[in-house]
Amino acid sequence: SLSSSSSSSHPLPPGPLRLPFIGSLHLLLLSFTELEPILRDLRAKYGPIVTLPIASRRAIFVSDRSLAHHALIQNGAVFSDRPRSPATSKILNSNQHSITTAFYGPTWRLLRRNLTSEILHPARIKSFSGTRKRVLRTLLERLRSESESSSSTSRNSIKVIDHFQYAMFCLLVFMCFGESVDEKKIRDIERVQRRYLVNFDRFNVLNFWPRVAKFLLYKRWEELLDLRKEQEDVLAPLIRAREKLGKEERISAVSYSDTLLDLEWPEEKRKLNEGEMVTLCSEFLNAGTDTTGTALQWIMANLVKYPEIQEKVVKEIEGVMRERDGGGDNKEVREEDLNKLPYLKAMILEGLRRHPPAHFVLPHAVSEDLVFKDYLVPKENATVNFLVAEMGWDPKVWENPMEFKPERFLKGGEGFEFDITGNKEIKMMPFGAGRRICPAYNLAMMHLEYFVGNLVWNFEWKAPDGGYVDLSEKEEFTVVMKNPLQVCLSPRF
Ligand code: HEM
Repeated sequence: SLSSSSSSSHPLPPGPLRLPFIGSLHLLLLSFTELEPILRDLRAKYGPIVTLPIASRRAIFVSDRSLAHHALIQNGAVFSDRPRSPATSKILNSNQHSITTAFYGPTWRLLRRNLTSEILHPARIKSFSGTRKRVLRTLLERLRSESESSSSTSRNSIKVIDHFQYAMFCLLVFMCFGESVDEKKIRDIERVQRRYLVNFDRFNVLNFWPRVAKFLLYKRWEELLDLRKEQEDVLAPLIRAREKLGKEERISAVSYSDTLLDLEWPEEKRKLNEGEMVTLCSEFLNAGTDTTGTALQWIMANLVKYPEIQEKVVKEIEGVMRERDGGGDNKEVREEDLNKLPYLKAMILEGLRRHPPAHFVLPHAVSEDLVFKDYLVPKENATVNFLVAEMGWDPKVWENPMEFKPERFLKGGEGFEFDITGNKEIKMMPFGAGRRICPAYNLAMMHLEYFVGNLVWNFEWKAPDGGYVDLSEKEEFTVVMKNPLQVCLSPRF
């Protein structure tokens, strides 16, 4: 069903020429999540692979697990490219010199291998365990003090998402620039990175009729260039500070930015320039903060909504604490304990299945025209997109898929011994699948297990009086809770 010969005689995957009520200009401005219900209808009408004309591009959407497996795993060499970036993005991604945006080729390979072999291999991940402990302590303290700062007699209900995001952000800042970055600097970095995400859609408008936009919307273009400059002003000094440290000091506690200082582009045979390093550090911070912070909020929301599940997590941790010889600090779930907590892990997987932070993987492209399931998938002006959330809710795999049930991932459940890479079969893909799979899925799982474990072990999590946990969704950079989680925390110690 896959060949690259005589592709021109095949049609594109089916789909409407136009959507009723929605012109293609409007469509380009719709975010993908707003498209989800439309795509669900189109699937019923046209099948699991459809094309939408979006401006001059054709966006192909794949909503079926086995088709995704066929594309991303069995034909991974062809389906792992990325589309050409629009003009505005090229300013922020150094002309596609970042892992997420690089074409499938030597640049991507170099950058991805650098991240996985220098920062994400198990020994290096372990070297950051002191950092995680420190960030956890700070988070617990902040939650505790905000909970206690109520003037009234009833326990104070607090909003937790900002605390979660900040904690995840600190973790990545320390991994990126070393432990010595102070709080004021972290707030500075956070402010520019946020400005970048918040304005993403506004800058996107500049990509229509770029010449016209440059003239009419020149203020906005200036704003984009100004944002880039601000980002360089904040991040570049941190990279230079690492460079000044000297090799020995850097080797004793390697950070992500250090690894960039030693890289060389394979084709041009030159080192990375400062702008390229800023782009890569920014990508590192962005890729891991909102995704993990959002997942953390969804998971904790389910633990508040279902106290019996929370109780089971606590009981499991209690068992491990009892078995620890010599006792030690019983207030902390240690990283070594995590592999003895299968229910905790199952609960996190269920959180990622039911509420994946990204409802779509990043847009893919094919590296050559090809025929896939009798349809033409073109290389030029086309993107290939995968509906992550739909796949995790497939009733053919998951019984009552909208129910939150961690037991699915335990013995006897339909997700038992689930393989996150999807190499043999894709049952869900919160991290994507194939060659472009999230390179940090192990780190992300570990962060979630460590933080969720400690958060429920240290506090009892409850909805405010008469509270109801509303699990409605809203799209930001990731798919977040429409009504951010509000909780009452009672310390368990
Ligand atoms: C719960 C947390 C996370 C989730 C759900 C998640 C999910 C994803 C998804 C869906 C993709 C797109 C895959 C594709 O396009 O096929 C991706 C790519 C990526 N993620 Fe993550 N991610 C998480 C955490 C992280 C962290 C902590 C980092 C870095 C420290 C990271 C770095 C990246 C990078 C660099 C890519 C681009 C890979 C490439 O294009 O080759 N992610 N992630």
